[in-house]
Amino acid sequence: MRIDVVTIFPSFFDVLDLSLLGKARQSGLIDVRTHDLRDFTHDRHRTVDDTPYGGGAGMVMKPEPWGEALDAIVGTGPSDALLVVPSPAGEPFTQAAARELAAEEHLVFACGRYEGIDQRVVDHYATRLRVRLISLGDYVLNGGEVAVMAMIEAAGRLVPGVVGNPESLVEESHEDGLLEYPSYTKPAEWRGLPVPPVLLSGHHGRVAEWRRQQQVERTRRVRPELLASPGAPSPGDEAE
Ligand SMILES: O=C(OCc1ccccc1)c1cn[nH]c1
Repeated sequence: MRIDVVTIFPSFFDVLDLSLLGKARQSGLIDVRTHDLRDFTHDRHRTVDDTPYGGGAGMVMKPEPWGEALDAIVGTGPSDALLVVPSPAGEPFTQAAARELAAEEHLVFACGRYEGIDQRVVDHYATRLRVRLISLGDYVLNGGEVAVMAMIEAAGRLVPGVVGNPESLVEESHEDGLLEYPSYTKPAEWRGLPVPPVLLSGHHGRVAEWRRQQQVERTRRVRPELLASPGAPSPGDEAE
């Protein structure tokens, strides 16, 4: 997988060299390249923003630098790349979306700042490649970089070979539509708190049943809407 990120803060993504994704990059599984949007400006001040048509507070990112930056990445014709634009106005980012991104060969992330990117950038590229506006949640960030970091991590760890033990990807929150069960490790008692005895029983069937029940109870308590959604697992479902 190739990932390109266009941002006015390219050094923000240096951290990717350290984390889990660092190994994936070294092994060539994931090739992450950052691009400084200001390198695609031609004025002395390397201007990337201007006042909004129609008035109002804040600034809007100019289309020209974005056009030059994105053309440098995907060319000037049709492309199989997927352009992802983090935005409060986007579709919710879910584990399902992370799986979809993980299946892509080439992801291009456009990090907006200020009030956003001139709409014509999305409109233009939508004529040449797939574009998805994705929201991390119902809150506003100062820019897309934090959202892109989250999306790269969530998708990158699903790329085969990036995570050592693929088994650990299955038993996770949201993988089966439920929140994850509580986890415990040694010691068997800590500050007067015991580990649930069933987990010490060595009875795998009972452990699996207890874990499933914990998932359903926790989901019902914290995220009841996940149980109501179509195709949601019902408490009796076998683990997928
Ligand atoms: O703020 C966000 O993206 C950064 C951004 C993009 C465009 C204009 C301003 C800020 C965001 C919130 N949830 N998901 C993404």
